[in-house]
Amino acid sequence: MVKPYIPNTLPPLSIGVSSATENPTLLEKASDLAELLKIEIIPPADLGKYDLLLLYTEKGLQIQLKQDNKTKKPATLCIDFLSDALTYRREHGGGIKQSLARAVGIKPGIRPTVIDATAGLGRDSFLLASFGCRVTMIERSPLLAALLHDGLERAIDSPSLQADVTNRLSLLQGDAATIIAEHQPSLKADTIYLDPMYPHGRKSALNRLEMRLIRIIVGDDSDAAVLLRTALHYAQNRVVVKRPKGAPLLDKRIPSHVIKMKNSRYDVYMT
Ligand SMILES: C[S@@+](CC[C@H](N)C(=O)[O-])C[C@H]1O[C@@H](n2cnc3c(N)ncnc32)[C@H](O)[C@@H]1O
Repeated sequence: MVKPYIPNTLPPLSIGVSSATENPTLLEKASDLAELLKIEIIPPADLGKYDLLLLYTEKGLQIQLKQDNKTKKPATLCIDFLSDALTYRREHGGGIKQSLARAVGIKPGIRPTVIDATAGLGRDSFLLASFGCRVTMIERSPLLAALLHDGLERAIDSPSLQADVTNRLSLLQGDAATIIAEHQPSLKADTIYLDPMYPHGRKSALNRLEMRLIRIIVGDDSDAAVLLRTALHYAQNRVVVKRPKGAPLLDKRIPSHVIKMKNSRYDVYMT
């Protein structure tokens, strides 16, 4: 379920929504999304006039940027939980021994409930759900929340994925600190997971087209320390913060332990 649009979180670009085909179902979805986000629904002839498009295609909802600053070419973002990369990570990434699973507290026979307070493209949430965790995804960008909603719908319809994985995922749109605080005591989780954007754009991350696009859409997440403090207050067992290698701590509090990876680390705060 996607919560109503929050007006101040759309990027300052001309944004429209349309369908890339005459398929009536996709046209209806485009019109519903335009109404939800309070943005224009665009006739196909006018697509070129917009900086950023939300386009319903036969392959799902895509965000299209007219021109990526680095490549000077159009750029596209969509969510595919059944992509080869995610399937590989799910099936061959080390299972519950991989760093993400250990960081959130997965152990043989133990599957913590998780709030992913910075859902983004939902990859971490999806992996955790495929390990058996119940995950509430929260994403404040209405554009990314729309992509997540669409990606989930397609995953639910897919015969190649066990239904219990998608059944364990739910989605809320809005600011996670506000949603978590306002939904007490019903929205509880053993683990609150944070993977905010890193403000001082690391070169390696910005080199990735996907990260440049996300940054254009969501900005810098410069309020991440506030989210950490809220998470520490409400998590039943721990808060996990993903940080780039060498990045300073998100706030003054020292993590209980740290799980290091090649280019990043998980700061784990037991509560
Ligand atoms: C780096 S991305 C997360 C990527 C994600 N872990 C994945 O696996 O795809 C960070 C996301 O967190 C979202 N975000 C940051 N602060 C938030 C907050 N307070 N509430 C909800 N979403 C937030 C941003 O909009 C952005 O989409």
